[in-house]
Amino acid sequence: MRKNIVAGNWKMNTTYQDGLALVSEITNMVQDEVTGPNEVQVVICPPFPFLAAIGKQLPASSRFHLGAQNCSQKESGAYTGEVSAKMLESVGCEYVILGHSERRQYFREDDELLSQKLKAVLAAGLKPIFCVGESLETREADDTFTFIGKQLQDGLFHLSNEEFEQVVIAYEPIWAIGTGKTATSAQAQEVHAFIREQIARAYDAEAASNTSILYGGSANAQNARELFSQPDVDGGLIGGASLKSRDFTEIIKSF
Ligand SMILES: O=C[C@H](O)COP(=O)(O)O
Repeated sequence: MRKNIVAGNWKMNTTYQDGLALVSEITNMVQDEVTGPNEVQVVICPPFPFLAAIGKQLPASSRFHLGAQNCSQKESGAYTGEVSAKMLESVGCEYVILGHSERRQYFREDDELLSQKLKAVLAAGLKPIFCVGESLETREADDTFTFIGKQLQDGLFHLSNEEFEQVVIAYEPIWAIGTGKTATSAQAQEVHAFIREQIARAYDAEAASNTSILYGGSANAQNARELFSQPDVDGGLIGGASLKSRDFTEIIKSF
């Protein structure tokens, strides 16, 4: 079912101690300030080594959830340095970010690998937050829709209807990530509507209307309200601003 979600992707930031302090500030502020029938789900995605401890610090409420930033496509075994979906599940993770542009770009994750990772995540009962998004070059060449359509088709739409029900999509224009250059709310809405249309074609109208589609790319306390007011924007995947408790809380309050 479609939910409003604000997910904080800490990327490779914070130490263990700083991470614990940050999550404690966030949970206190959110509990104090976000009252009433606010349906926003908050997903905290810290680095792997802090997952278990941060998971324990999340209040036992249905609002807070733990997420990982990546996971192996392999189930278990001799894969030095890898972390499996089952391991993530065993420390309390519910979500896993997959296909982030930084993974695609710096670690050469392609559609084939991402398809395997998706299967592994779903098999462990976790929910993927599957990222798509175009480069500046692609946008300037007017190829945004073709490019994103292909990312969805090749990377995601091989899933069965039942598998797809677990998926959250994040639209993250690469040119907006960490640049301070946010997509306008109209640009975000246009792509989100396109993604929803593609889901309806690949699955059906119900799947399209039930899928949460998050925006990511320099979202902050100032622009979140405008972005989240768009009919097809169901929340955000927040990088830089998720490392500041006040900013992250304000983003959560922007619904
Ligand atoms: O996963 C988060 C996105 O890459 C956005 O990062 P940012 O908010 O720092 O631009």
